[in-house]
Amino acid sequence: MAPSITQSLDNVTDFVILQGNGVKGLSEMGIKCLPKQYIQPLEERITKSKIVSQESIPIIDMLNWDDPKVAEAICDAAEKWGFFQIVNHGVPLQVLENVKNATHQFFGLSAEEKRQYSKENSPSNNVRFGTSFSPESEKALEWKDYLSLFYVSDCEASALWPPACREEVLEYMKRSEIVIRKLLDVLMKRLNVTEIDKTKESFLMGSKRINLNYYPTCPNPELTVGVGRHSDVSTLTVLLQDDIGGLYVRGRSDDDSWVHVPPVRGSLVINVGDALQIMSNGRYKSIEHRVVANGSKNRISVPIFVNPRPCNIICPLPEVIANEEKAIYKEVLYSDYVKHFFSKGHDGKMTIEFAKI
Ligand SMILES: COc1cc(/C=C/C(=O)SCCNC(=O)CCNC(=O)[C@H](O)C(C)(C)COP(=O)(O)OP(=O)(O)OC[C@H]2O[C@@H](n3cnc4c(N)ncnc43)[C@H](O)[C@@H]2OP(=O)(O)O)ccc1O
Ligand SMILES: O=C(O)CCC(=O)C(=O)O
Ligand SMILES: [Fe+2]
Repeated sequence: MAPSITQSLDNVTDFVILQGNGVKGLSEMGIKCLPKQYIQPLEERITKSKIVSQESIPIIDMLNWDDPKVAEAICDAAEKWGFFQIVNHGVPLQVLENVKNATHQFFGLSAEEKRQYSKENSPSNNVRFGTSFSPESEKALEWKDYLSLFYVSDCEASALWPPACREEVLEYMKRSEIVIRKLLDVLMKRLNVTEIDKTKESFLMGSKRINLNYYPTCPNPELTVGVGRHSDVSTLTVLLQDDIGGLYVRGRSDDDSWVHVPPVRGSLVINVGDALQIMSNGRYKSIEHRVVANGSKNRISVPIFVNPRPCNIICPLPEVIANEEKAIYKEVLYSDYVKHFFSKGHDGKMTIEFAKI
């Protein structure tokens, strides 16, 4: 059966997407050869020579989060790296374990059960099971399945989110709220925003999307990617990863270098997204990152994307451009920005060009 499935894009799309098998289904068939649709151009593959092991993103202990040194470390990391890990952040380890187990539980469902949540069958646009990133517009597919949940209310989540994971996901979202607010408070202070009022709250954290990502074992991991080079379109992303590893962040030198984000038990990876880069007029950086495919292990990750509301018009904050600083980004409707992101394949830092003056 394998050769006929992997011969044409239509067949792969049918098996992977429409039938709900995902790349997990391909992986579990035991295929020995990567289907051609997943072969990435050479320049999009990560090779050992591009990986720098001398550098690493900061790990910040948030136990004494009101200590000015912690605030300084967070703002410095957001300016220099756009990426850091936090430990002692207050989200209980058990909540993190539960959401990882729930992710395995969801992807362990039968294809028939999962396809109820595909774009074609889902009862809502806010719940979507899919594969790759944007299969209709990508030149090569990515070796990843996902469940994407846009949070509207507990009531909607209870009615529409998959029972296999909804309680654990909701609990994780609730328990991470305090640390998200602390991070935004600290980051805003350096921008001379002393108070996050209701308007600012909407711009910074007015909507949330959580994705459950599943990267199954891949027959030829060196030929493809788990996720291609991209920056997130969020304000901040809070990412939980398991202990497999494979996330890389663009290095700080000008060449094509990449730095691994090693799994640290109990930690959360924080990264700045495009919306915060725009609102801070480029002071905080949304940095490109990518995920490799793995030849022997299944990997999961769970990002919470903290975003403006879709109806917000985002632009550099008045406090940032108060002192004659020139705005480098124009006003954009956030939902237009996100639609633009989803309308193309991953292309590194190109999305933000949409908002440049
Ligand atoms: C999937 O792999 C990924 C994902 C990411 C994500 C990184 C982020 O930073 S996500 C945070 C994005 N921000 C928000 O979701 C908040 C604002 N949301 C919105 O403005 C809207 O919900 C919307 C996303 C614009 C959708 O609005 P709606 O009016 O419902 O429009 P649609 O017609 O449903 O969608 C338009 C178009 O977008 C694509 N799409 C929608 N939702 C998703 C999704 N969850 N995942 C992937 N793609 C999605 C879809 O192609 C739609 O086009 P159609 O052809 O289906 O009509 C980072 C890295 C990854 O690998
Ligand atoms: O899986 C990961 O470690 C990162 C995934 C990611 O970058 C994303 O979903 O936006
Ligand atoms: Fe990302």
